[in-house]
Amino acid sequence: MAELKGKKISFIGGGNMAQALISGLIGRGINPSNITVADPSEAIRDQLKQRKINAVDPTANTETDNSQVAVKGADVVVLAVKPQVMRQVVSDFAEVLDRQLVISVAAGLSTESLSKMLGGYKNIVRAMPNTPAMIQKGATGLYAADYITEADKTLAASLMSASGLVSWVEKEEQLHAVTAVSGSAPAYFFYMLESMIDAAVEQGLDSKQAAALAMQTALGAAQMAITSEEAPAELRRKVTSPNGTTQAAIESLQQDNFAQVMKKAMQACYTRSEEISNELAD
Ligand SMILES: NC(=O)C1=CN([C@@H]2O[C@H](COP(=O)(O)OP(=O)(O)OC[C@H]3O[C@@H](n4cnc5c(N)ncnc54)[C@H](O)[C@@H]3O)[C@@H](O)[C@H]2O)C=CC1
Ligand SMILES: O=C(O)[C@@H]1CCC=N1
Repeated sequence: MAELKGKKISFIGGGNMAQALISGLIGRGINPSNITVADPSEAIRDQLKQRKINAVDPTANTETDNSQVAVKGADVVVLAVKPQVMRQVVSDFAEVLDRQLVISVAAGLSTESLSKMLGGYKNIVRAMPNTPAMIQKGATGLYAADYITEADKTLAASLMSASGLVSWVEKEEQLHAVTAVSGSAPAYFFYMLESMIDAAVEQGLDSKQAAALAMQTALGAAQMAITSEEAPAELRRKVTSPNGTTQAAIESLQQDNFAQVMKKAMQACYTRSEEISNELAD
């Protein structure tokens, strides 16, 4: 975190992902006064201001463009708008980019396409974080082209690691797989929780009780998998008594091709990430 001390960090877009990352940074002791966010939503700016973060309106009718000002004064600029609006949002940033490290969290948008949108500016690191960053339990994949300096790579890793685990990929296209296994993946687990809670209620539990039991079990299983020397398959085996209740459940999942269902979902995620990449390429 020493690399971030005193650094000015600007977020362009202050939505779900930006706020999760900001929570991680503040949780790790970054002073909110070093963070600026540009977002056209008044509700979002109000939320941020309550947390003592500078929040500016990029669409305000002022003589100077507020986003440009936020970029100009920053050491690190995190681009956290939807990939489809990126071109329009960053259209006048080239004029004020000179030394800043740009970190883009936009799904799919390649470094090459973003660099073109930024008038050829190259000091870009791509990140694929996820929303558990909000509670510093995030997982982020990072990619930097080989011309990015070690100092900037360290700065990017430091910023993202305020929110949890970071992992570099060597090839940019591997970020599609990162999106499938961690960027989008909190939603798979939330969906699984929703389904388990609904089923437990049908089986006679109160919904609050079902939710508490299912969530604690997800937490326990994840923490066990992280801390154990044993692989998930072995941990599963240890829950599964021969001809017992777990075996019945796992066999039902296998008959329904659970592994195939998961693989297909992750492939859909990967393919959509590739499509976004192609849609935004010149
Ligand atoms: N939500 C997630 O779990 C993850 C999202 N991402 C990426 O993060 C980016 C943002 O996604 P979310 O935060 O989910 O979306 P979001 O819709 O919550 O946030 C986007 C924000 O951009 C703002 N915005 C729109 N036009 C703007 C402008 N001209 N200047 C500044 N801000 C502007 C919107 O008001 C909104 O608050 C996307 O590129 C997405 O691919 C990456 C990993 C995970
Ligand atoms: O759904 C999306 O496109 C974004 C990127 C990864 C998670 N949310």
